[in-house]
Amino acid sequence: MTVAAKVAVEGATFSFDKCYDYAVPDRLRAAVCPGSMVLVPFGRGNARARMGVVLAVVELQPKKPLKELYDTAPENAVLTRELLGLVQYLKEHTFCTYYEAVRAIIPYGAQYRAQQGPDGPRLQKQLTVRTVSCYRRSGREVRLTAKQQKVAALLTDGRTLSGPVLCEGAGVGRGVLDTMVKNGALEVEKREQQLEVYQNYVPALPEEQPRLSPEQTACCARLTALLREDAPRAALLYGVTGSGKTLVFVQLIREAVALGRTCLVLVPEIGLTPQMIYRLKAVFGRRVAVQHSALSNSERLQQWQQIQRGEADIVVGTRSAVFAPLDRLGLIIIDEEQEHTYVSENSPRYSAIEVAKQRASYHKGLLVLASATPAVEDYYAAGQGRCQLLRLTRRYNEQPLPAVEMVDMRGELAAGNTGAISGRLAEEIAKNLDAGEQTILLLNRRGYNTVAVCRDCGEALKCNLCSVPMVYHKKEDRLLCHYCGGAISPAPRVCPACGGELRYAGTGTQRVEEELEARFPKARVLRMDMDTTQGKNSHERLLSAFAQGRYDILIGTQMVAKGLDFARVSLVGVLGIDQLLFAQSYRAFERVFSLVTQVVGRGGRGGLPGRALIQTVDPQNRVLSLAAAQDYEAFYAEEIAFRRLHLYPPFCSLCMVQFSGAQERETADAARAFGTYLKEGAAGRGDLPLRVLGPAPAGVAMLHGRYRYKLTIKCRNDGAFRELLRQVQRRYSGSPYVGRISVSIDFNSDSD
Ligand SMILES: Nc1ncnc2c1ncn2[C@@H]1O[C@H](COP(=O)(O)OP(=O)(O)OP(=O)(O)O)[C@@H](O)[C@H]1O
Ligand SMILES: [Zn+2]
Repeated sequence: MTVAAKVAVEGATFSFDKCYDYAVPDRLRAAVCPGSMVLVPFGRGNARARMGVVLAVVELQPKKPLKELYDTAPENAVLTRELLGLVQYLKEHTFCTYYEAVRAIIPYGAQYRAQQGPDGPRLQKQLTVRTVSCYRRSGREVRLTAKQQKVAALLTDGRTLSGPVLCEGAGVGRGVLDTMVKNGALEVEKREQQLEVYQNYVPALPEEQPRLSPEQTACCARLTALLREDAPRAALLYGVTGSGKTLVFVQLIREAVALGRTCLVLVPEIGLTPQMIYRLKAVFGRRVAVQHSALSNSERLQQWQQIQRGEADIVVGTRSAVFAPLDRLGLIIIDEEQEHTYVSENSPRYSAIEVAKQRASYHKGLLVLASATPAVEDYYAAGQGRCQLLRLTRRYNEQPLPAVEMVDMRGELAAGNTGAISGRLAEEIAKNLDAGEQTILLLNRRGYNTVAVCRDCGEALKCNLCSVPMVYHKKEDRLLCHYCGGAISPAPRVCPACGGELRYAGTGTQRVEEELEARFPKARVLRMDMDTTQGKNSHERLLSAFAQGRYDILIGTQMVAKGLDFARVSLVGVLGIDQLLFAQSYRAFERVFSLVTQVVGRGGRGGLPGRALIQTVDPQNRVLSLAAAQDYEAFYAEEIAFRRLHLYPPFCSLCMVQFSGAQERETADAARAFGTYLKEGAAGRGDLPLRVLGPAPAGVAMLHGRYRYKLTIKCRNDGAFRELLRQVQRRYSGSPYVGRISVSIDFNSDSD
């Protein structure tokens, strides 16, 4: 008998993604277990060493001798049984390869790569935690020079500081420290560099515990009861904007921690992490760790290891944090649960909410979804009794929700206003400036002009790799493709197709910023969009500057619309919302409703009453009117009726199969063939109800120079359907299209 490891190897394609057997050599016997990261010989003549993950260790009688594992990573890179289970889950539900799943679960920094050692290929850590020299006074009396005295002055009260901090603080070079170590004035030791993230925080809440409102108290009591049940539980916390959901979270986390359980809190985007971290750190201090993609690799690794070692029992982060290696996970909170950012757009195309459900069920924990505008599917599930529904119907201080007014933009042009800001909105902004109150403006389009159209041929200038109009960015004087990043600089004056004159039109955030500065020269305007938040910690910097009152007006894209809590914002303006109503998605209305309700809810959260203006050319529009009334229940009732009638989730699952290739004809043919395989596979099977729509060109018909087609399948996403899909994929991999037309499967896509 041979001890063998069943290994899923990196770089496999979906159809060849299976387990390979390897013999475990004696020297690795003790270290290799299910979940181990290993290095294996792969391919003919073992041409390359590849990474893999051990799915099982077995004893078997091989027909021919097995290849041997080269190496295994140390224990702290082993996937726990639970996380290994998630690898299987992701493979089964999102149609990724094993290794893609592994990569999603273990952050880059914790992974290993192959390196040639003296006895063959070995595993090498990709990133090591850096150490840094730290100094403190020795207590010995030594005569010090003037420079040395400056150093010593920084190290009073037994303090220890790192070399770089000391040198900068005292204005001296490294040599001074070295001399002081030699002459015995200082002691030095190597320490793991503490990458303290979010250390410069100011407690946002008063020290004493806030008194919860009766509604909040009732909510906490019910959730705490669920938490204590020691069984998988799910709840939907539907609380109007500014109702104090965060305070309920804090209380619930206290309870969970007291029960010896760990907690995970997810927010939908990086911009919302600082606020959540500060609020939680104010209460729980260093027990809070962070996981999101804006951390550097070493920061991310360090935080990850802290969680793994059990030094942090509360984790805050964005989507990928759902895989944080927490043990005894008792509580998972997903804030703004309606946001589509919880769905990954690359393989594995998972939904963090679905993964959270798996984890809650594994750990017998409580999953809390929270929002002022819950996803229609989740509100429906609550109505069906599949999760508990809790409500916060009022703001905690009985402050009313903001008063909303529609501004009819059809009149503006006639009145001679060609700008993006209506006369009414300008009036209110002026009032706010006089009163020293703050304003938030939402426009969900970055750039200056959003299109360049030829006056002669009428064509909009498009990216030559993607079928989307290019956006004018004024500061750099260039046209930019927001899909592939391609640029034309300087921005052309004439149409590349016919030589006609180009007219730049459409309004993005940069243009509104300029308009505000021209109209209100004294106002301090802050713009927040993807272009101003590229730098490290930029969200945090800009938001805290706004919170401290260093700006009067915040203009931004959807990133300013939700979750933020500023006491001095009393006016909200919504610009350019009409276009979003026509987006190609069955969720378009839901999106607009949520976006508008959320941004309106940023106003009037402190003591000041809030008001909001929505600019539209269609003031009677149903969705906008309901959003203006902030009437979620009414919106939900209409939306769920629509979904039922036209068969959309939650009444079916939508599976989108995307095809992309260099030739348009061939791409469409591949999609058609796939559709045929599907229909043939399902024919005559009552257990496989499905409707195949398409093939049709994708919403963005060309991306990065590749044509895109899609099949939309209305189905029941169960084991039988997924098995059918796998069969179809196997059949496809024997077709002439394989390798030329790539296929991806997405159960969370929201276009149709
Ligand atoms: N019981 C309370 N005592 C004191 N302040 C409270 C209380 N409840 C809520 N607040 C304050 O009200 C504001 C809004 O609370 P919070 O940010 O938690 O709302 P939310 O429900 O998350 O809203 P949104 O969904 O709009 O983000 C915060 O500044 C919070 O500190
Ligand atoms: Zn492009």
